Amino acid sequence: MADKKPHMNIVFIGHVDHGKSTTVGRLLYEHGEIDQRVIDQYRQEAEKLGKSTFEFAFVMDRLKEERERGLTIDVAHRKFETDKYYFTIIDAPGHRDFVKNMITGTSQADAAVLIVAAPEGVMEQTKEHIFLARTLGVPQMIVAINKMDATKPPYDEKRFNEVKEQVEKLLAAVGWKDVPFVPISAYKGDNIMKKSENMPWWKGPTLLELLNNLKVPPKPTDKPLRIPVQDVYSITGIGTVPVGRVETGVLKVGDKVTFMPANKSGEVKSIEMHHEPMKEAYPGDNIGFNVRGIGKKDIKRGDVCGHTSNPPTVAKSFIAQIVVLNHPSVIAPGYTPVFHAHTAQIACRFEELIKTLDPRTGQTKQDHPDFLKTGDIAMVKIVPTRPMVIEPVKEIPQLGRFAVRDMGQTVAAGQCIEVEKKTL
Ligand SMILES: Nc1nc2c(ncn2[C@@H]2O[C@H](COP(=O)(O)OP(=O)(O)OP(=O)(O)O)[C@@H](O)[C@H]2O)c(=O)[nH]1
Repeated sequence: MADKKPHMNIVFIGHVDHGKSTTVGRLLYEHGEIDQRVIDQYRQEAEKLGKSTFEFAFVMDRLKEERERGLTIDVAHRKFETDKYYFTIIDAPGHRDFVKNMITGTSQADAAVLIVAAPEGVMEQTKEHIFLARTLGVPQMIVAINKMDATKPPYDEKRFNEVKEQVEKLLAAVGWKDVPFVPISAYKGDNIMKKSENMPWWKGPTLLELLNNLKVPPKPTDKPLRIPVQDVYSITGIGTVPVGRVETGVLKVGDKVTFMPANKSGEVKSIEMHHEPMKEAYPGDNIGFNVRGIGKKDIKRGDVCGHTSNPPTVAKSFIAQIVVLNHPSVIAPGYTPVFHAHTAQIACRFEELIKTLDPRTGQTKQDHPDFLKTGDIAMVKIVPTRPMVIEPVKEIPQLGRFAVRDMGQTVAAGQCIEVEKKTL
């Protein structure tokens, strides 16, 4: 880790079968990131089958077969490294519940790569995912128009421009600006790592160049301090040590801090990261910090630490914008699933369905609908059944997003627009 390249979390989105897995597979394969044992095994199989040349396509087909048979895939790491960044891929093949992971902070995406197949063009999930990326606060996007080898005629510039125009309209409608495009064939490897000879008309960058052009997300040091508590330890000779990741702001030794909703305050005596003491901690740092004046039993996972002068907001209720991703029936007032926000998991009641929105325009579609169903975007009033910290996404985006889980899946995702504060 001598040269510390910045880290980027990227997520691949797009309509089913438009080629997310193939694009990810191609990137990992060309960066030498598919486990050598897997490649060796496949090479042997290819030879047995009398295939003289061993190709990427063979790897992908085998991975797909394994996935369909429900086997664990040994695309060992979902990571690759360019000369500029370390990339981690969220939602690599077989990894479905990225929405929850993105929201709860285990893997907030720094950028999304939207895959749209050129022959098919924009489809239902293309629209949905563009909106979702916006709602989840993904800050940057790249659009790869895939399967260029399969347009009629192949590698057709005209078809690329048609699909690009369709996608640009959707992006503009939800407020995405300056999103770069690239025509690719994940299957054949065109414009992924090197410029395609099949598309001499394309003068723009390759997918790899676009990935390298992404901007390092600025650290939110100017926001109020917020550290969601992951765990609390009691260490002999030291005292109470909460552990968590600094989401926003700066923590310094000597600071007076308050944990909410516990409403307990103390003073920071020491901070540690990777067993090294430090004087200050910044956004992204995973730290343990000793707080004098607080016992282990006083606070727990799901509490949030902030400065006593500007403590985390505890909600009596909040107004949220949500998108219903996957609900088997309908959501009606009174529905009380579990909300996952930062490290908290709290049952919350849908108190009021204020209105549904048109995803294209953001205009009201229906006031006070009787219920919400999969695909709906809505403004709702939510009441937590226990005290819960949540912040308006405009003020502290990192603490304003949530996933709604029920029956083992993410049924909705959203962001907090406005909080009615609870007085403690
Ligand atoms: N001709 C052509 N076919 C492609 C290309 N990329 C992917 N495909 C094919 O399209 C199909 C779907 O590709 P996947 O990568 O599994 O698509 P996906 O978007 O990950 O699909 P899900 O994971 O099911 O959502 C497969 O049969 C691929 O071989 C491409 O560049 N050209």
